[in-house]
Amino acid sequence: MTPIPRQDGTPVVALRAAALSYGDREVWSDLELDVRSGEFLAVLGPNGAGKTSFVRALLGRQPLSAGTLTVLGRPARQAARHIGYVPQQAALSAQAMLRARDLVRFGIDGHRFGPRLRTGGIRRRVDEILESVGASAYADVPLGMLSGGERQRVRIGQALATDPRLLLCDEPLLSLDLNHQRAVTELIDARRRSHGTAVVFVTHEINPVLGMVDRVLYLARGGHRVGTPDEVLTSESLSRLYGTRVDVVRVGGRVVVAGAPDETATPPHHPGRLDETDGVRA
Ligand SMILES: Nc1ncnc2c1ncn2[C@@H]1O[C@H](COP(=O)(O)OP(=O)(O)OP(=O)(O)O)[C@@H](O)[C@H]1O
Repeated sequence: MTPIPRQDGTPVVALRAAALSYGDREVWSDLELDVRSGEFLAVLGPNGAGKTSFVRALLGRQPLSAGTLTVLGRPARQAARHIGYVPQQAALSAQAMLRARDLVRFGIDGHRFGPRLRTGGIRRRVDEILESVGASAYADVPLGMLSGGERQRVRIGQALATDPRLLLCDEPLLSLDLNHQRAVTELIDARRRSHGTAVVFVTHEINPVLGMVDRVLYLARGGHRVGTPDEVLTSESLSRLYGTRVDVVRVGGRVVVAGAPDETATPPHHPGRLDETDGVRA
């Protein structure tokens, strides 16, 4: 596959009049959006607004019902090798016995079209990646014995293993304490600054990433807004989006949203979601 130059002017992600439906249920529509190299886009919105569906579309796993979506100028499926993905809480059971270095290695040679490296080369590359995410100290420890934050570093290492142009993160901070949230977000931010990686970051909690976010895509049933945090996260903008009065206030540099059907500045309880830290040291 032809390498893609970092700064060739092609948006990393381009959506035009894009819509996504499941049967008769339209989740979002009329989405016009370019995400550029090095840009940090936060995707916000209440439960069921279509954030994960947006990520699935970018991964080429969910077709649009209307419009177009390209990643690096080609259909998303054909760009898979250039996308790193940090999924929502993955079930740990199947991976508990794997070592951190095994997971990162899968990130390198799990791609059918990836460059073939000899064993020594792979080992060196795995070591480099673990070092870059600050996980060298537990390279040989089974994932089941790591804390939630340590595991998340390893998962980010796995996602970065192929030096992706686009890093998709689906709620990577869930169940992490504040220190680990900070460490994980700083890691992602450093990467996009050093390598020009575009970041699409789905989150219920904007505050840990507020200082890094260039633009917000705010999805809500019935519409969406795209803009800088200052443009989108205002009482007027969210009240219009939700069709009901919503108050947005800044308190000590934090955004607090009150009155939205599901406030995004406060992480909600996800009763049906598998939490990988259940029963495991977090
Ligand atoms: N495979 C599917 N088939 C049918 N409906 C689906 C499917 N996946 C998601 N949905 C529905 O589409 C809507 C958007 O779901 P999605 O998971 O994208 O929302 P979300 O914003 O990520 O929600 P949450 O914050 O709760 O994770 C929901 O109403 C959901 O029930």
